[in-house]
Amino acid sequence: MIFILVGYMASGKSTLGRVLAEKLIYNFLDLDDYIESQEQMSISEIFKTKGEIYFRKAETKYLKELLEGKTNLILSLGGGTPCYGNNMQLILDATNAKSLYLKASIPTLVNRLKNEKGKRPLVAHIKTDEELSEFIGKHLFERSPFYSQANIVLPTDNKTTSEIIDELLSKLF
Ligand SMILES: Nc1ncnc2c1ncn2[C@@H]1O[C@H](COP(=O)(O)OP(=O)(O)OP(=O)(O)O)[C@@H](O)[C@H]1O
Ligand SMILES: O=C(O)C1=C[C@@H](O)[C@@H](O)[C@H](O)C1
Ligand SMILES: [Mg+2]
Repeated sequence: MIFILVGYMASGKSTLGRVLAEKLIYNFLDLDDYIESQEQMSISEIFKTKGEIYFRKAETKYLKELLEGKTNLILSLGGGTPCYGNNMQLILDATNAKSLYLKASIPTLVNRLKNEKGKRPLVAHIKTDEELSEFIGKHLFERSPFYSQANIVLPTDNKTTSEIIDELLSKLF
């Protein structure tokens, strides 16, 4: 089985993915980390030197690579991965895979992202909490229709990682 974690930037995909993999004794892969290692460049550098279109093409290419022939895997995606090209369909069609949407509210995302903007080029330029909140609101309006197609939707506000994992496991098994 492959569990594929989707959700907005800072929704907890990488954090939860690592802990879930430990708990299930599965392998863990993070698509952002995989892109950085394959491209030998940080995501921010890729955006800066090659541009977002290059990044999105690379993202689709590496997503396909990671979905092929793998099992016992937790795969955390980038925040935009399901929302470009045919990626959400690839995720839904992947053999022996279940997708999980970690759904977080705008205030929760603002609180997390305001401290971690540096490594996320799409929000790095945003100055105030109000602007960040407006940006996330508009972005979620565009992106939610993709995230919401996931097999399981899990609201995560005010829950610890271990609470989310317990809830997830009760839904899965
Ligand atoms: N359940 C939680 N409660 C509180 N903080 C959390 C929770 N899950 C994650 N965080 C924190 O939120 C921040 C973002 O988490 P993480 O990097 O896992 O998000 P992500 O979904 O992988 O983001 P991206 O799409 O940008 O890769 C981290 O500082 C992490 O420690
Ligand atoms: O939401 C997005 O579009 C992104 C999220 C990150 O995980 C990275 O994949 C990159 O910064 C783009
Ligand atoms: Mg991540």
